[in-house]
Amino acid sequence: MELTNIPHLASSSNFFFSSCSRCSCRGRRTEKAVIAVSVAGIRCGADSACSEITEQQNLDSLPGSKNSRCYRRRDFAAAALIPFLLPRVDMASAAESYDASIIQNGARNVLSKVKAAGVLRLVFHDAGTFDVAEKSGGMNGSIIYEVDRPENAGLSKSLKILQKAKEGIDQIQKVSWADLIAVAGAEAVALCGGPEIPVRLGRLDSSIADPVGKLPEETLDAVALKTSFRNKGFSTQEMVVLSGAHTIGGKGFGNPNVFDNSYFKVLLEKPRPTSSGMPIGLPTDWALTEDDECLRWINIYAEDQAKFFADFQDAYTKLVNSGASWRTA
Ligand code: HEM
Ligand SMILES: O=C1O[C@H]([C@@H](O)CO)C(O)=C1O
Repeated sequence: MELTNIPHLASSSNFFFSSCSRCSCRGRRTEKAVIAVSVAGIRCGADSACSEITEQQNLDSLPGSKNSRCYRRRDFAAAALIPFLLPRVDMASAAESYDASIIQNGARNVLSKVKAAGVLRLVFHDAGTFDVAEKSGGMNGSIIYEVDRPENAGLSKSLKILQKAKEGIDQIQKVSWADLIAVAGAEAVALCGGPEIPVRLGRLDSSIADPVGKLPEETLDAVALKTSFRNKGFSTQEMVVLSGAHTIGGKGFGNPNVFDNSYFKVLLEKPRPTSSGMPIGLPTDWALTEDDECLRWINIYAEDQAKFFADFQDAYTKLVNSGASWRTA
């Protein structure tokens, strides 16, 4: 199931929800309030003998009111969120999109442009441990066990930000760390003006840390960087476009809160630019410019932001699906 762009779910002042899959109760918005309904596919309280709501009963006894046993409190809370659903939900299955929107809303509620860079870096530090040959690591939420590692310095802040979102989401629907981090990273990119990236959901969390030493050191040259990313299943082009994530945050590539192709434009500046006497970026950023194949892609993305966005979306999707184990039920 993917988040895709489709017309907003709440298209009018009256929200008609499909009937509950068990007791065919229906509910609708009135001037007084949103009456809690269970979105199609989410079963009513299995423990409650749903009372069939018949036509002649007045509004007070419709689903969600105190004397209706048809809907659980959590549906009421969740249904109250429905009018604020973001437009990017998959209508294919209301029950599933209901989950997706809750995760998206939860992530958005804790994010800001200033927090975006740390959250996007968190994505790479969770997913970037993937090793194709060893079939180990990847987008599995194991970062929560690895945040004290030296290469993850500074990321506990971003994890705490998402912990707040997770507490709220888990009240309604359990979300894995892997899914939440993948969605939050996409929201961070969109919030800073980058592409809106649909994120598949259903990743399972690892219960242990990933092997150490899987993230590329900032001292690597282009050849070593290519090897590091090839071991994760990424091409040189994908490595270059993903490195464009450094366009946001404190590395000095243009506006730290704007996701654009300034990273590539700065890499083409001669001589290497500095800001307040300090060189901009990391050795690995500049190592890319020493390699002809990488330089070709840097030129393409410096020229064409739309292509940068499209290729970043594809590579980000590959990154957050790397090594993931998926929920089957
Ligand atoms: C190519 C290999 C890479 C290396 C060696 C590398 C290394 C680093 C280092 C050392 C920092 C500074 C961390 C700090 O502020 O203490 C950083 C920041 C960052 N990295 Fe990377 N990175 C790489 C690729 C990536 C990728 C693939 C992504 C995301 C898809 C990413 C996202 C970020 C972001 C958003 C920041 C800014 C964080 C902030 O300012 O809070 N990096 N990176
Ligand atoms: O922020 C990072 O630090 C490590 C490495 O550069 C230092 O250990 C890495 O790969 C990052 O993305």
